[in-house]
Amino acid sequence: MSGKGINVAIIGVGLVGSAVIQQLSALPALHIVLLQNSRKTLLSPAAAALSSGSWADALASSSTAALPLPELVTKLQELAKETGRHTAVVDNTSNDDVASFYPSLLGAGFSVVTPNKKALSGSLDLYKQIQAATADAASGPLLYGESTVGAGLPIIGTLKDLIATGDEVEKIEGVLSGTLSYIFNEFSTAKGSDVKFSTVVKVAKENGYTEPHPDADLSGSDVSRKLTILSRLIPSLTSALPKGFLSVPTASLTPEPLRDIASGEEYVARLPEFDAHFDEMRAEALKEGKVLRYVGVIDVLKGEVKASLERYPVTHPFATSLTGSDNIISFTTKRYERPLLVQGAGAGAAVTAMGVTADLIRVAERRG
Ligand SMILES: NC(=O)C1=CN([C@@H]2O[C@H](COP(=O)(O)OP(=O)(O)OC[C@H]3O[C@@H](n4cnc5c(N)ncnc54)[C@H](OP(=O)(O)O)[C@@H]3O)[C@@H](O)[C@H]2O)C=CC1
Ligand SMILES: N[C@@H](CC=O)C(=O)O
Ligand code: NA
Repeated sequence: MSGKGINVAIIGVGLVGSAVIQQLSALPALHIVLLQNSRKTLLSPAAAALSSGSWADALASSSTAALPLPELVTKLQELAKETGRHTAVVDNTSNDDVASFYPSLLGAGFSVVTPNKKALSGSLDLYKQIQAATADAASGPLLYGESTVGAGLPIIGTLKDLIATGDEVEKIEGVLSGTLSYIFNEFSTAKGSDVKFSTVVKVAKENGYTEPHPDADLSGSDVSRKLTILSRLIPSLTSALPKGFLSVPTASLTPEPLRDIASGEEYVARLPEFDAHFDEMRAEALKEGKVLRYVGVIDVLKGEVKASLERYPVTHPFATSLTGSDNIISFTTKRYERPLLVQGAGAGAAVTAMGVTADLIRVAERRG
């Protein structure tokens, strides 16, 4: 990286945000100028606080309440003027209001880097506003969201490169949820397993693998959002998903009576009532020499996109090669008749932050 670097404003300092701060503290060209969570804002945090981790106490004791987003824009514009540097805003929340504000951030000239799937998988109107605001690729604001799919794994970059170089994508298929990967890698194994579905989900929640409310994972909506984000990058599919992720046929694993439960804790507590149903599905698959895996498919040739629970032979890579929260994504294209495979951890703070930090480096290389 050369030049004067860029200013970085970080909204959301939870699991992923904290790891982003840690990674950025070793990259002096990326100047963190603001930290904000849902309660507080910390302006111009000291470099020592960023590298030692004491920024968290400084933020908690900051006398500045979280800035409303329009005020945040004004503040960042002042800082950009003072420093003469381009600004990138990082959205490490899963908040809809922050996501809906991207057109305003981009409109103010700031680039946006995000692991938050909400904007890119939401309404087509919001998506079009974002596209319009980033149309000037030569000198305008940039938007990168590599970590919205497969955390730091190179999924979006790979898909964009395939398309930009004239390849024709025929099918994308894979295990796209780190949480559901973990759950089925534990629950449905080639050798057979006795563990209860509810127990695996409980352990996954306790270990922080699930979203705070496990329904966000088990409903399949996380996967359909990722499928929407990828589909929107494929020219022949751009008109196929007018309503965003809600238009993707998605199999929910949440039992009907649990669909409206607001508390993640109550959801997990009641899940054992439905263990017999999951036991039966596992046994039926094993009788056929198969395991259960929750997959997403984008079949470009058929124009079909769906998220579903499928059975795979115990010898299939989805059955044999995944452990933990691994994602695996296969791209079948005109050039890659034998699919191009990307595999590795698809969730977790460090690997998600890596995707965010790498995106920020790209912004700094192009606008710093
Ligand atoms: N964890 C993972 O493995 C992966 C996560 N992601 C995505 O990364 C994003 C962050 O995930 P994660 O770090 O796990 O989530 P956390 O729940 O750990 O952190 C969320 C952060 O966002 C803040 N926040 C929420 N609403 C607002 C708001 N309106 N304004 C400012 N700050 C707000 C929270 O602040 P407060 O504490 O005050 O509420 C918190 O600091 C999500 O979109 C997630 O889907 C993507 C890939 C993998
Ligand atoms: N809950 C998500 C986290 C990343 O997007 C997942 O399981 O993949
Ligand atoms: Na990725």
